[in-house]
Amino acid sequence: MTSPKIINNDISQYFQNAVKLSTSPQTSFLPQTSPSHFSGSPPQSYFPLQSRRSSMKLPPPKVLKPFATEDIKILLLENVNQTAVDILTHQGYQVEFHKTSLSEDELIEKIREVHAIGIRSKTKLTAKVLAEARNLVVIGCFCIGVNQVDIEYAAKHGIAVFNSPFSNSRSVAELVIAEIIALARQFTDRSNEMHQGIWNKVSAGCWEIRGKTLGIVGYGHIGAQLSVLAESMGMSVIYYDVIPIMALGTAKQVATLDDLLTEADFITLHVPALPETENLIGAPQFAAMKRGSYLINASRGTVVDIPALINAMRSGKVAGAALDVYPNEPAKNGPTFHTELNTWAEQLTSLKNIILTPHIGGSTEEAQSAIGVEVGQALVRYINEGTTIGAVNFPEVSLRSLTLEEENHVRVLYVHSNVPGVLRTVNEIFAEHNIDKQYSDSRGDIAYLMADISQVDAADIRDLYEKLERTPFKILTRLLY
Ligand SMILES: NC(=O)C1=CN([C@@H]2O[C@H](COP(=O)(O)OP(=O)(O)OC[C@H]3O[C@@H](n4cnc5c(N)ncnc54)[C@H](O)[C@@H]3O)[C@@H](O)[C@H]2O)C=CC1
Ligand SMILES: O=C(O)C(=O)COP(=O)(O)O
Repeated sequence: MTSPKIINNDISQYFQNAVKLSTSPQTSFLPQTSPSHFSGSPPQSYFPLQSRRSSMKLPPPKVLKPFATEDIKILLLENVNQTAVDILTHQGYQVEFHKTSLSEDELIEKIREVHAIGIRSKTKLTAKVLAEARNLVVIGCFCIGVNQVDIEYAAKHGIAVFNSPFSNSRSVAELVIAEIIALARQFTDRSNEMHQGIWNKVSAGCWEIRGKTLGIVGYGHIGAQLSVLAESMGMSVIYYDVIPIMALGTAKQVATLDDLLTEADFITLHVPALPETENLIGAPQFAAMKRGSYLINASRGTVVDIPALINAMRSGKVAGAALDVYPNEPAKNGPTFHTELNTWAEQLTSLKNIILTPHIGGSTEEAQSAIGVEVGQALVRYINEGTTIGAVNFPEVSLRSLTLEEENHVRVLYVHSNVPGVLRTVNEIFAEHNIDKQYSDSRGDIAYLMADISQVDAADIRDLYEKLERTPFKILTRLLY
């Protein structure tokens, strides 16, 4: 075997060259091999931050560190949970943490250098922003919704996107249950009056929820949870979804949105932000609703036409509403809701029996810490091992873990266009070495291949990388060694 000293020198030289030589923004990231790894230092020396995290309550994440993780730069925005910060810093990554989202200009400035970014629902990772991300290989959405990210653009540029598909579902469902009762009893208005010293004991227009019909639009993770909770409180549940979904309890799926609107006393929205769900509830839908019904929106702000809601509430058609999400949400806490973008904010806040919350559906300690762990670990697995299980825009591919002992061993992570001839070409490149294991899958136009190759001399790594980079179908090549 080549002496460790020579390998060190070769590798660091190679890494610098690889960065300079790359032409496409997404090819420049090739993890730098840790000199300490090749010089045979004990694994503990790869965790410079570990001792500072001695008070961490979580069990330490699995050791996944085949290269110099301290070279990895991660930008975390929107106050993602401390569990995620702990998991990522524990790996030795350089973590920059911000409590708020950033303006587009600031985001573009910061995203240029980082390998990974963690966001929540506010930060818009558009094609324009992603085009500036020279080194980005992965995006972590520390939330359910991924509508804020151009996931197609990301996939086409070799950037994997992960989210947390259900860690905050229960929190949203519980908030909605609270809102159903609050609206039926008008108790936020009564409470506000008491805060102003006004005693206003009324029963007119106040109802029990037992025996009322809840109409759920979108019977996915949240809608289905809510269905069970609402039935346990004596409500009848109907739901509308674009796909047939098995009913829980005695809930019934209805054929059309109109069927739901005409039958339900309470209507609650749990659909994703899609072109088809934009203004799903507007003037015609309010017209179809029962007089005195209630509307709850904790999905996305684009789903409800707010001026139409204001009209429906003023006319008495809608007796109450709860909104957690808005078409334009402020980037930070403070007196930021009344802006020129939210022209209707003044009218909305002056209505009676309307509950307005600042996008807190998923904001519980339980949900945030679970999301931090889930997405934090997904980022680590992807950065350190290339595993895409749970990715929302990549085929899901995984291989058994790497071990630190496997020298002369390279893990190839190769994102490519899904076209004929790729495997033949790539395996010809691998043929000079030994293919220990290999797995490949595709999703639409994108395909992803993971391969563990052994009997690769350090001097051959650059050659392997460049041959893969020169293939015409390559989107992104990463080598872990
Ligand atoms: N307020 C908050 O803090 C939170 C908001 N959300 C939002 O809630 C949404 C729903 O979350 P999940 O239940 O986890 O999603 P999900 O993906 O499990 O379920 C969504 C359901 O909506 C259905 N759907 C899609 N288009 C539809 C249409 N046009 N009409 C009727 N149904 C349609 C789908 O078939 C699916 O069954 C998320 O996409 C996110 O935007 C999620 C978590 C927290
Ligand atoms: O999970 C989601 O999709 C949410 O809407 C919650 O977003 P947040 O993490 O509170 O910005």
